[in-house]
Amino acid sequence: MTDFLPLEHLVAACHWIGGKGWAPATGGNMSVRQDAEYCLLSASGKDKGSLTRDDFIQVEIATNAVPSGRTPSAETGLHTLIYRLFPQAGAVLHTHTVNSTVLSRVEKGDALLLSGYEMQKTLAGQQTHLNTIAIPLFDNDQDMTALAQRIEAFAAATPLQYGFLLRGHGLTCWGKDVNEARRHLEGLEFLFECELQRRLLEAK
Ligand SMILES: CSC[C@@H](O)[C@@H](O)C(=O)COP(=O)(O)O
Ligand SMILES: [Zn+2]
Repeated sequence: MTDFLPLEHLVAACHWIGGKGWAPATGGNMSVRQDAEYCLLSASGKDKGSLTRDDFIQVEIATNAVPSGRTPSAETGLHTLIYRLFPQAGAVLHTHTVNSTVLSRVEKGDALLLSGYEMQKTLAGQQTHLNTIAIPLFDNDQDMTALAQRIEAFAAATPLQYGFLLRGHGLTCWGKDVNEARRHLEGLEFLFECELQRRLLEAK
């Protein structure tokens, strides 16, 4: 892989995610946009906390085609969907945290609603804790084509922003570049932790 600074940023983000314990036991996947046509996606089945730049595989955004014949993430179709929906998206991060896994099961609706938190302002364009942010929540599916189609159909009616949750699975979020995707990931994870604790305490 030739010099490509965003990939350096993504590798650093993967190590940071690994250090946080947010991609346990090979869970999670990460990608960065190369240009309008291609992205670089993490190889399938690797420990995402110790990836190197050689572990990223070029994938065609429009078709999911892999010129090298290597095997990128099983969840490639969700990354390329985000790049297709949002030409301005520069990086996508998918993590498996305890908070996102548990909260996405406890919440039975089709969105996780967040309001009243100052940290909502970590999300691009948010300027007040008074807004209600809806993070869409989709039932998990091992059929990635079907899952991507379901998310795409939802997005046609309700544009996605920041990220979405897969029930019992984890968070997929993005940003205009790796730094913004990292901020969205860290901000959302903070909000999930707060929301889980709030629900636990208020249930008593
Ligand atoms: C380790 S089980 C989780 C996988 O099924 C999947 O959800 C995941 O996030 C990692 O898959 P991968 O193909 O390595 O990108
Ligand atoms: Zn996953």
